[in-house]
Amino acid sequence: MSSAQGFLNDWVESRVGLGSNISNSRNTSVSYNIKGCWIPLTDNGGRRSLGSREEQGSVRCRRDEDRLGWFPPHFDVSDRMARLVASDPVFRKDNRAMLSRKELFKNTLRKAAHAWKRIIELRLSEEEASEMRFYVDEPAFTDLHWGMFVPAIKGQGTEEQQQKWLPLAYKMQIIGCYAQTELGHGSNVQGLETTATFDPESDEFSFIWWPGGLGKVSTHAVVYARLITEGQEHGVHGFIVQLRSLDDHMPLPGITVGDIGMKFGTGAYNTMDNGVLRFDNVRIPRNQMLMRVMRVTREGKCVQSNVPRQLIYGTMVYVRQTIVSDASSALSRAVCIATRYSAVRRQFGPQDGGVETQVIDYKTQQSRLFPLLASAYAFRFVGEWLKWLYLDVTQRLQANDFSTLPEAHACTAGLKSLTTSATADAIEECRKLCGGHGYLSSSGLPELFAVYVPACTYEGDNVVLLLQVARFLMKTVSQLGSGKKPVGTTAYMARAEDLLQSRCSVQKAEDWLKPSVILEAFEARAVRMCVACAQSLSKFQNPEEGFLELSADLVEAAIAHCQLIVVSKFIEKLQQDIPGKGVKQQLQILCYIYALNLLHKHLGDFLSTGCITPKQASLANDHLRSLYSKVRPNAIALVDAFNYTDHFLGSVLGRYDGNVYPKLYEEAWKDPLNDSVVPDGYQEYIRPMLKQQLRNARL
Ligand SMILES: CCCCCCCCCCCCCCCCCCCCCCCC(=O)SCCNC(=O)CCNC(=O)[C@H](O)C(C)(C)COP(=O)(O)OP(=O)(O)OC[C@H]1O[C@@H](n2cnc3c(N)ncnc32)[C@H](O)[C@@H]1OP(=O)(O)O
Ligand SMILES: Cc1cc2nc3c(=O)[nH]c(=O)nc-3n(C[C@H](O)[C@H](O)[C@H](O)COP(=O)(O)OP(=O)(O)OC[C@H]3O[C@@H](n4cnc5c(N)ncnc54)[C@H](O)[C@@H]3O)c2cc1C
Repeated sequence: MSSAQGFLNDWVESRVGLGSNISNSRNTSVSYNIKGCWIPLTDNGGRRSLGSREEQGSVRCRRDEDRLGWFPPHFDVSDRMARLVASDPVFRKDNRAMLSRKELFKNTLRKAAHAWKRIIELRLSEEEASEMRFYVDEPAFTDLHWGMFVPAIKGQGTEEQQQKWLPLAYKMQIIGCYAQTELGHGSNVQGLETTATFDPESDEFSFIWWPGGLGKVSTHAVVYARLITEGQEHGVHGFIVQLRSLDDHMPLPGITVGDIGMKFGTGAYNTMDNGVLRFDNVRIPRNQMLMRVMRVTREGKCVQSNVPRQLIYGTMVYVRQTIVSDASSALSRAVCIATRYSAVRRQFGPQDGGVETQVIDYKTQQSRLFPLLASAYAFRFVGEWLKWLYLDVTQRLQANDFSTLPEAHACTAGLKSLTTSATADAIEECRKLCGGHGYLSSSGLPELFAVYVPACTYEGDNVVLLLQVARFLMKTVSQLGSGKKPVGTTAYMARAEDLLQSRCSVQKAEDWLKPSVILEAFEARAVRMCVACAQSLSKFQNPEEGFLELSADLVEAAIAHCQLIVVSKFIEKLQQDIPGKGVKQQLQILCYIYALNLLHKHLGDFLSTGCITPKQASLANDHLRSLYSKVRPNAIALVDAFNYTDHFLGSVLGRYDGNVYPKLYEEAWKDPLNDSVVPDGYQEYIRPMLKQQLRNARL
């Protein structure tokens, strides 16, 4: 599909091929993809004379390719959608924290319906629609419909099933969710208690089930349940189940469905109707089991296809991959706010009464902020690479090559875990970097945190996912002597013998500026931690018992491996041609900051495995400090390059024009408490108390 073609028609008309469960596949680009441009600016204490980004119209994105040198293909679409959303009154940012749950939810329905209307009217491409969703910035049922329901049918349905269901889903004539988690089981998918029992008499299934899904909107769900036919169990499979009437939206007979109630934070993820669902003898036709992996015949016989059963988990691999890119977006947003505000905010400074120091000039502020800025870029690059990996694995799957599936699973699981944990921590750090004002709702950071933090849990608890990576790594180590060559992200393990012996060559601080030196240190650390775990595991008679006992160390080894992937993809990126004056140099600095800060934070690993000496660690730290000074002059430009509108940022502290204080003051007066000068409750509670004090004083 070309982006010029209509989104709706194209999706409907496109051939529904097996295994093509990446709706964004054609947008995949391994090219550099910063949403924005290189704008060397000096920040003189904050306020710029440019006005807000929305006010600037075409000035805002200053497309001066000769000066800026380089625009990724994605930029145009992203910028256009950002402005479309920012200028549409229906998409205005409500003060979500102030809305009741019902208002909040209805607003989301209104925005989602309007987005869909605009998508059709403007004949937006898939890429454009996806960007629009991003800038609308409100978790909604549509995320699950497009992000999980549709991919589940594409990945796990037969060609016939796809032809039946996908046109309905693409036109949103049915709305679906992904109903897998139960009250008692989430991580343990094989332990799901929902059963789907085949009844050959009537050619139907029956269910008993308790999900996390969509409580108020979905008409359909892909429900995961253990298949039972002829009294035998055949593992967990997906089933398309209609939940509500397409006429009046009432639940169908045997179905009890509702919302699970308020979640963390005010506003935040409460725009989403996570739901509870109970089936009481609900019957669905046999052909509504997604049968690409296994087919159930009319007689109730199970016929396994040549596709590995892990494909049932395929939707999760797809979504985990998208979550990595989303991590970069959430992190860059928080960093943009904290960086701009740090340039505006002044505290302490010269004793001679001169102007106070911008807090961004404090080394402590830089040492907390700039590694987060570097991480935002690092996650963007690793996210792009992961998209490529996913595209590659789906193409292979179509050709019945399943060889790279385990690596794709390990990479998506591990990087989802690493990037979401780091991003959640980083958003909170950005709040602290903004001092007291960071705690105000109007800073945008509290809600960003509340919306973001469940990413550490959904789509696989982060620790559970790292344990999956650890299993993969232990398998790889155990095969080292067998002649099976590790490939892809574990290729470095083929050099395990060398890496176990290697000595870091750094003698002076600048030696840490060699990518090969950094890579080798990270590879050596990962190999040594993995091999140490494998050796400890081998002492256990029962490997599963050993795995449980050593799980904390295994998680550390998995983290080391995932950090190596991010560092190596950043370095690879820099080996490509990157046009634009000074861009590559700045990215190089960020790459070193990312790597050396990790080294500093995980010094225990590097020292205890003997990968580096304490002297080399100290040189790395010296060098890291000097790199902060090199980022400082371009820090504002580096966050402006994300090209976020003030509408999207939703933060008084992160305003493009730096006009923070007057706007904070203005914002305060919008609070409902300030509607009246004397508060409600004065007569009832405050006045009697004051009078009592007065009486006591007179006594
Ligand atoms: C308002 C605007 C409107 C605009 C409208 C339109 C816009 C349209 C634009 C498009 C937008 C798109 C949006 C996308 C956004 C998406 C947002 C999504 C939000 C997410 C919400 C959250 C959803 C959920 O949480 S769903 C539930 C997720 N659940 C989990 O993740 C459960 C976690 N548990 C597991 O994954 C497994 O159970 C596991 C792996 C932990 C253990 O499984 P099991 O017990 O079977 O494992 P093992 O025995 O350990 O493994 C067996 C074997 O299988 C291998 N394996 C495991 N998993 C996988 C896998 N996924 N893939 C491949 N292989 C796997 C494992 O390695 C083992 O292999 P061996 O070789 O045998 O060792
Ligand atoms: C906002 C949100 C949206 C969601 N949306 C959906 C949805 O659309 N569809 C859907 O089906 N589900 C959804 N979920 C559910 C989500 O996928 C699960 O909550 C998630 O997979 C974690 O599973 P759990 O709740 O069973 O956690 P648990 O597995 O119970 O985890 C609890 C603790 O136990 C630890 N733990 C668990 N197993 C192990 C182990 N083997 N070894 C070591 N430690 C372990 C974990 O690390 C964690 O600390 C959503 C959840 C949230 C929060």
